[in-house]
Amino acid sequence: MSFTQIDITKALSTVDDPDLKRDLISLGMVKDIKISTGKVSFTVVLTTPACPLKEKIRQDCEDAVRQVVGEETEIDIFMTSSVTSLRDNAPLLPGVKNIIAIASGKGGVGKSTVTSNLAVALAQSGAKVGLIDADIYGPSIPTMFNCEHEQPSIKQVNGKNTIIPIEQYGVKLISIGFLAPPDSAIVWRGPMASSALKQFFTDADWGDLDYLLIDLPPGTSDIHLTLVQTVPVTGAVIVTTPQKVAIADANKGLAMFKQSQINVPVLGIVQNMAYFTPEELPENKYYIFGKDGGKNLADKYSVPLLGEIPLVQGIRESGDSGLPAVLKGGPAAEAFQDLAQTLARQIAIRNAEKITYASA
Ligand SMILES: Nc1ncnc2c1ncn2[C@@H]1O[C@H](COP(=O)(O)OP(=O)(O)OP(=O)(O)O)[C@@H](O)[C@H]1O
Repeated sequence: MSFTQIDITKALSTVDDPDLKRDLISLGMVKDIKISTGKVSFTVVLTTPACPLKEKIRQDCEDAVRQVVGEETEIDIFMTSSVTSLRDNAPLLPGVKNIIAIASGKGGVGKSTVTSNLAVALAQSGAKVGLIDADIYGPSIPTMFNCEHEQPSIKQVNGKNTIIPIEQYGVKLISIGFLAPPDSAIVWRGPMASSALKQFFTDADWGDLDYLLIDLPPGTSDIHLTLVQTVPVTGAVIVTTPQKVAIADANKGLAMFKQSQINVPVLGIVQNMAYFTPEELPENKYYIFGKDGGKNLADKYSVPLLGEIPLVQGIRESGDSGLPAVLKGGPAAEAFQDLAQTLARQIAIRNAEKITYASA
């Protein structure tokens, strides 16, 4: 059977990425089509390392190409990934592909717990991840990463003092808590904290990152404004519990991101403490903070519900002991891993809506 590169390209242009709802060729996801005697090979570049559709996409490609090359030809498909970005050539942090703000309306809903586990889960999936703890009222990330007593180092880069983030569990991190002892954090005033946050963008060596997560203070504050005025933010994630008072505040937080002066796309909502589960009886679910509050909020604003995290004693213990729950395995870890996958997909979908791809 004879065929050319054009035939293979045509075949692959019938295969859609199920999330992005466009074909792999016009998305620029197929590279290096090679034909040799009895063999055809090509590379599929997925938009997230933890793509749950990897096997389906691989099989769809094989099926499409098989129709063109017949049964005798060997088909070699290399699956790889490259996280997409709308920040190419950005003046600040050009090596950072996506900047994600994690916010909540109310304090104590588990925003820092979700952020730290998300960061580690994304890193586990093979992504390059950074984390800025900008929560001046309760910078808890150093505790959750067991590096309370560490200090980021300062290095001279091109004659300029540059902050080198700490690295823990595969995540590069800087916390506003490193700059002030935990018990004095409350005296931080907006302008001081805002200039510290700016410095984390302008004077830190983040290198190349797929995702830089920002753990924001609860509610709305100067810090939120500083963030959106300093760097273009890819999107925001809102963490809430299902409880009525938390939802009311999450509503305000979400509305803030949608305001025209802020204008940050909301990637979705995370419902934390969605239900209580005793670790020894994981199939038992008790909806102690109410049910579906996060889902109803997501429906109201037509944004995705990215995931639901149960209230589990182990999650609290892991936060306090400095070893994020996602590293310990079990249902809680899986909930965070699923959440990370869904968020990464949502970012890829958002980016694909805006990126114009060159054909392969
Ligand atoms: N899913 C969960 N299961 C059990 N405990 C949790 C869960 N999520 C958070 N917690 C616990 O709830 C407390 C508050 O969580 P966390 O510090 O993450 O909230 P927060 O929203 O970041 O708070 P703030 O922004 O006000 O500092 C912590 O003790 C944490 O360990």
